[in-house]
Amino acid sequence: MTTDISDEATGAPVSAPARVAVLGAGSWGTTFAAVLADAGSDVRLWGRDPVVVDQINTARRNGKRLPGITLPEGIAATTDAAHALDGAEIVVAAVPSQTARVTLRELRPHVADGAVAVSLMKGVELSTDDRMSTVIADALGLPDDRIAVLSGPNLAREIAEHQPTATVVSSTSEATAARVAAACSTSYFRPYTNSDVVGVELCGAVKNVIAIAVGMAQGRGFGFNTTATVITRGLVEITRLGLALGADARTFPGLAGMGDLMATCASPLSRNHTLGKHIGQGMTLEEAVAATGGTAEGVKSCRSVLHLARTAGVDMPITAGVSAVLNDGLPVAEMARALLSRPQKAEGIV
Ligand SMILES: NC(=O)c1ccc[n+]([C@@H]2O[C@H](COP(=O)([O-])OP(=O)(O)OC[C@H]3O[C@@H](n4cnc5c(N)ncnc54)[C@H](O)[C@@H]3O)[C@@H](O)[C@H]2O)c1
Ligand SMILES: O=P(O)(O)OC[C@H](O)CO
Repeated sequence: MTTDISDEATGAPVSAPARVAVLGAGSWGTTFAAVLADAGSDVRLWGRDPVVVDQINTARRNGKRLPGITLPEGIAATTDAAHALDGAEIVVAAVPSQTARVTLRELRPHVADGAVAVSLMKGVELSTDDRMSTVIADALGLPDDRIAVLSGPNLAREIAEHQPTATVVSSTSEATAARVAAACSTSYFRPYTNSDVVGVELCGAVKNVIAIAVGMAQGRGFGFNTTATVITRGLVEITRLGLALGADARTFPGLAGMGDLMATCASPLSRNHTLGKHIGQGMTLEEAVAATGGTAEGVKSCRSVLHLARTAGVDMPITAGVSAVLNDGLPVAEMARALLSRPQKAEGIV
């Protein structure tokens, strides 16, 4: 089955693929599989948990990650990765960032020739400081022009409920971005394309760290002024790092930048925000991780992002504060004190 959509940029027709494999049956993998199915694709969803896979196939539900949501018929879930990948023209990776390299390397022999890979993941690898598109390129042996990343204000549950939102599909190849965008375009999910892969990925990874900081502030009982301050200065940190690493300045006020930052910092559906709030209320990291459930990427990515920043000579005080609280036991009150007692400076943008 194909869907013909005219690409605005090139005028060329873009065909939604007949077959897509989604790797990872968590909140976002399952939800994005539903978006793809609603867009007309034939979707195979690979999950490790046979109970989850069986429930998706027999009851059209993923009660573990998306309770109360009915999934479309067009998703076939499987625990057999080779079956999921057989003939897939688009391979979507939706596993936790820190596990992506090992998982994808194992699956590489099953990826079809000519397939395009899409990252839904919002993290930076700890051991290498690599962004997920680099991890995919290494693990699957794909050239950059066959890799796309998708990122934006995309809280899975809202999308699973068909609440309208938009996103960015970014690739160095305009054709690849357009192809992926066509495959996931629905009446409630609107993809835009761009070519700033570095900027889009950094925005997605760092906003999780900033959302933890906002959660910490709210957990301490602070209100909207503090929230707005952390979001705004957080965007400055993201911009500073991105520009130092070659990103396009236009990405930061866009959907993958400010858009996602606002959604993640504002919503109790965000695992990063929720985890930060638990920490601000006095839980240990272990307790907060257990109480949050699901993957809060910022917990690990705060360290790799900070390492990237230090290597590039970029100042990221909020990220450093989050890392010090989570990894070095700095009390949240001390983090706030340290941020507020930094030397005075002109605002500027970076
Ligand atoms: N949930 C959202 O709203 C959302 C939105 C946008 C982006 N993301 C990003 O998508 C990625 C996945 O997040 P999620 O929300 O689906 O997480 P999740 O915690 O809900 O699910 C993760 C899935 O990965 C599987 N998994 C865990 N370890 C694995 C391993 N070693 N090998 C293979 N599979 C493994 C788990 O079984 C689970 O099915 C993250 O990078 C996240 O930042 C999430
Ligand atoms: O639940 P979080 O904190 O991983 O955030 C989900 C998405 O990234 C929001 O766009």
